[in-house]
Amino acid sequence: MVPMLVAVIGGYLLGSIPVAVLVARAHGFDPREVGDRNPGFWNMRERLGSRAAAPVLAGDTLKGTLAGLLGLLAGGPHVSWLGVPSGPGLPALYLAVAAAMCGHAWPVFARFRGGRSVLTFAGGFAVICPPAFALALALLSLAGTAARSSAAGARIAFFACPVLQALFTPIGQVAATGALMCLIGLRFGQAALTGRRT
Ligand SMILES: O=P(O)(O)OC[C@H](O)CO
Repeated sequence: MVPMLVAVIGGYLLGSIPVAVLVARAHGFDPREVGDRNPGFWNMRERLGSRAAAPVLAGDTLKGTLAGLLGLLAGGPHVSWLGVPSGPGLPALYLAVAAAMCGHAWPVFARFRGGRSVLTFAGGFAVICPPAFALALALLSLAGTAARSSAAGARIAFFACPVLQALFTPIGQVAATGALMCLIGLRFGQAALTGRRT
């Protein structure tokens, strides 16, 4: 019980760090009031350019990675082939990443107005299945180059995550990753309903 609480509370607090809001505040605006109104990397990049928005890319991704590592440590750090977590610690790992994604979406430190949790998911996925994450990064680069669009590359890599994970883990873990991705779908749906451009 205690490991689960550590994973959920720690993950949520990490995810709640409003990186885009903090970076944007330093530039004198609130990302939730400009562009597509999403406090995430893409909106920040459109407003500030890649270099100034890079801390958002790094920070939002790192939140998911740290939450995943926290969950892994709390639940029992069993890793198998190629560093893929396994065994009784898996629920704490997935709960920690889910909690971080909820923190990013509904941050306690930013009046519960957060983003879609794409990058926080990506950072957590790096812990959930490191080799699949590496392949997804390679796919992002290749598809982005082929399509001449980093956005297209990112979308293809995102949807490939569970497929790539299936090469390394049992299907139950792939389904758990799919459940995490559903939260992102929910956030896109909410944004569409409230009139945010997606
Ligand atoms: O899901 P977020 O809030 O990390 O933001 C998404 C990025 O802007 C890329 O879509």
